[in-house]
Amino acid sequence: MTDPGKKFRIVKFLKIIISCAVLTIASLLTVATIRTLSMDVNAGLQLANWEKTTNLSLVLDRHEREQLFANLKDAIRIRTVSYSQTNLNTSALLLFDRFIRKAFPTVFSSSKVKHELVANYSHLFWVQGSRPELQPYMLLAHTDVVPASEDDAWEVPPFSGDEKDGFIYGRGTMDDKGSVMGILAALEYILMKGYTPQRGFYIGLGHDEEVHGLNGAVNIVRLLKERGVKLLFVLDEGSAILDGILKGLDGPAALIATSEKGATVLKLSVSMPPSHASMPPRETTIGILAAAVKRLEENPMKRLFGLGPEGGMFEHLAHKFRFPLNFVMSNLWLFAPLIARIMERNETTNAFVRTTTAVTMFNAGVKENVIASYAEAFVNMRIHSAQTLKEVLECVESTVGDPRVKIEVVYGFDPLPISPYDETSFGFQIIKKTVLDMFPSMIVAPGMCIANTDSRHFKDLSSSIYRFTPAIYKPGDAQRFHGINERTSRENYEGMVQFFFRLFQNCDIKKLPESHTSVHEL
Ligand SMILES: N[C@@H](Cc1ccccc1)C(=O)O
Ligand SMILES: CCCCCC(=O)O
Ligand SMILES: [Zn+2]
Ligand SMILES: [Zn+2]
Repeated sequence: MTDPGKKFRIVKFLKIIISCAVLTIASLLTVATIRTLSMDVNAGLQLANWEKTTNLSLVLDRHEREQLFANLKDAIRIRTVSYSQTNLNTSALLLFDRFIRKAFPTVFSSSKVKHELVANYSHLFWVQGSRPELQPYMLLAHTDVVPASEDDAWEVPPFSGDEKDGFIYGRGTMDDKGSVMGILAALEYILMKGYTPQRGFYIGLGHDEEVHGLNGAVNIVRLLKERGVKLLFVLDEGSAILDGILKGLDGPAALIATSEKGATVLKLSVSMPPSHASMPPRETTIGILAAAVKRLEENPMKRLFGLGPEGGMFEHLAHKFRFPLNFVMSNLWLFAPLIARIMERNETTNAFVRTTTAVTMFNAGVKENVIASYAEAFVNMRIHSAQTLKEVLECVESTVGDPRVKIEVVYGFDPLPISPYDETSFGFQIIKKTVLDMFPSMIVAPGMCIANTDSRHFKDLSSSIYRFTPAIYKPGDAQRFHGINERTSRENYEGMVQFFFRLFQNCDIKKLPESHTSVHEL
């Protein structure tokens, strides 16, 4: 028979617990609501307060427009493929050198432009400004591309540069010949208009970015360091305008990446004496390695969503999400774990959630009737900003958990520092203003590059490194990077040219307007 006094005490205790829980949830939701309503992230600097600059506009006639696209198609047809650091298509790189000299005669003949070849195949341009007291900036792009096999399911052959339904197809259209040709075309046009920039700038075109830029970008940095150059900001590939890719976001968003993930490639290998397939060991090198790789795939790295630049990105975007996502995104402190579980379901947004693990190569075996003496697998990981290379290696070792599997670091580096994006950050604000000049109602937010770029080599020359191209990408486009049917629309490519044509002029202001921020955050 239960003691009535004890029963009363249990009921009373439960009532206290429940009321505390209700109070806690109510207060958390109250804080969250206040934060949502007060997160009035305005367009930032009032555009009316900007110094006036030249307002040259670029209006192309039909012939000029066709020539613009013809040049991009010709660029795509030159197969500047990088296979490895010791295997690049150098004859194609030489062809590309000759091609751009012909395609951009004003750039290469102007007294305002100094051009030099770096490490035989990379290009460094210095565009002299009329006001040498203004600190220069730098634009980066790369001329090399990853391989593309002709027998893939490409709708248009990857190096034909052919057009279909308003898109120019080809390896390099998105990554990164669109930027190379867009920057040079914008410079060609603006020089032809007799424009002299006030703020000087560099253009660096690396020839080995896809194999880590150790000859191209690294030597460009070495030259600039020898010359004592410090850069106001650096702008490279690495992010874009996403339209429909972030579920629940009303409209396109220009994400100017203020950092990029770290990266590492690990070589996992297993060795054992070869033997006859008719008398196999219980576990072969291939079986042991396959099991280890499977464990890595089945145990993704921990969720870190909101602990890196993506936190700032989603909070900046929060007020543009439909309810209840606007409420949720304004309160990542409370809802990050929930958002992470939703975002990890899609491979593009999963890259914002964690350090990613991609098994990209698996080599083993010499003959079908010989037990393989050696098996190796390569694992490509992109390290979330809230994690270090060392922590990732420790995780991998414990997940593999098999002393027979040797783990070697092919290369690796920590996540990059986060560049400033407040209202006094010249680079961020000038890129943002240029986007708003082109797309006045565009949402612009700081973002995170989930891959890696040559710009990481420039961190000693500038603390303001941004990754952004003004291309608009829709669902499915992310998979075209290094994938099949890479393509750019005519609008995206002409937008690239317009963006840089505008940027050259916007950078001519001496300083940003005073910031009258209207961002009220708790
Ligand atoms: N940019 C390419 C190549 C690269 C990989 C890793 C480091 C640097 C460059 C990528 O992100 O895959
Ligand atoms: C997302 C843009 C690509 C980044 C680096 C590269 O693969 O060249
Ligand atoms: Zn690239
Ligand atoms: Zn690439």
